[in-house]
Amino acid sequence: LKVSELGIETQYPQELVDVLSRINDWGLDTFKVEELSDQRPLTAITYRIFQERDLCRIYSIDQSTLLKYLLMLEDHYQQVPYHNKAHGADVCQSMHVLLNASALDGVFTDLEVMSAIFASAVHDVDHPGVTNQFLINTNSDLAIMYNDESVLENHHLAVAFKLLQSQERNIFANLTTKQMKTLRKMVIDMVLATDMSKHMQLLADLKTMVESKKVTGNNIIMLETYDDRIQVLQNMIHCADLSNPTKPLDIYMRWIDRIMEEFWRQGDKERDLRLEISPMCDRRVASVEKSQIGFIEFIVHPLWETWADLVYPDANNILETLEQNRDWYQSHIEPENGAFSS
Ligand SMILES: COc1ccc(/C=N/OCC(=O)N2C[C@@H](C)O[C@@H](C)C2)cc1OC1CCCC1
Ligand SMILES: [Zn+2]
Repeated sequence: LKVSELGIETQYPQELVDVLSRINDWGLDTFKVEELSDQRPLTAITYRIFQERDLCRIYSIDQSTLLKYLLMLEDHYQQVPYHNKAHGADVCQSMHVLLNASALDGVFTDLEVMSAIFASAVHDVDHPGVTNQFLINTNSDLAIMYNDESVLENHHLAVAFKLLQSQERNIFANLTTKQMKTLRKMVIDMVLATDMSKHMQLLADLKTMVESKKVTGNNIIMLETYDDRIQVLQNMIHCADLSNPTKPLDIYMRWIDRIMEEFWRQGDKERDLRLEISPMCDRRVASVEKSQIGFIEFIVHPLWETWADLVYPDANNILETLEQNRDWYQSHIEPENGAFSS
């Protein structure tokens, strides 16, 4: 990559080129990209992935149109502690790496790949830093708009597609009507799958698929129907969304700091509103390490263990890091709050 191909202005062009050289690696430091891109991690990373996959040539996407869309998309991520543009960038880059699993070699079309990258980049745009349940409990405009069903996820999609409507930002202007219809359906299906309330159903379906997995001669997964194909992409974006505990420990810890601050600010709002404070949202009775152990045991490890089965052995290192991080937290449980630990 040359400095002139970064797409964004920065005082540290060469350092940014160096960090972005790890675009295909699981341990890319999104926080470093955030610092070196002058707070443009989503544009820098997504633009780099479009280049890496040659998507502008394949779909006749004008590069300045792509940059205009990405900068506008990035500006529509809110300045909340966790669900901000750095998280969007991180999920996009994680998705990019998961798509490269050799068990999926040649499985997805260019359109499906572009849909997955786009869905990841937009999947939390305009997130207000509170949960669906909070929006419902406070009778928010968003909950009214979406009748309490996947409120945030519907909103992220509406904002993402609205931003495409101006001619100077429509990156899909040169897709055929049929291609646009297919892309829009897949992006909707993927972003709606990031609603945590769909987790158990998604995982159950993935387990069923793994049990009946059909592979070709060289261990490549066969996906014949749209339902099978979208199910794998939905689990992939869900894995990318819940990938923090699978990253190098120092990076994982920084994501924990951000999600806890976001949950605690929600708890502060609930306290002020005299609402019951949501689980893990009360900064006065926090047990950060215990919450993460529970999150890994009950949600993240079951998901990643099943994903690792599906793409065996391509995700073994990721699963290994997850288990090392879990063991580290197990052995570093903080003492109970108060003078004496039991
Ligand atoms: C690094 O840690 C995390 C990274 C990401 C997330 C994802 N949150 O987004 C969905 C959401 O908003 N949730 C999650 C769900 C468990 O509960 C829902 C009521 C709300 C949660 C993390 O840790 C949580 C869980 C344990 C301690 C804080
Ligand atoms: Zn997310």
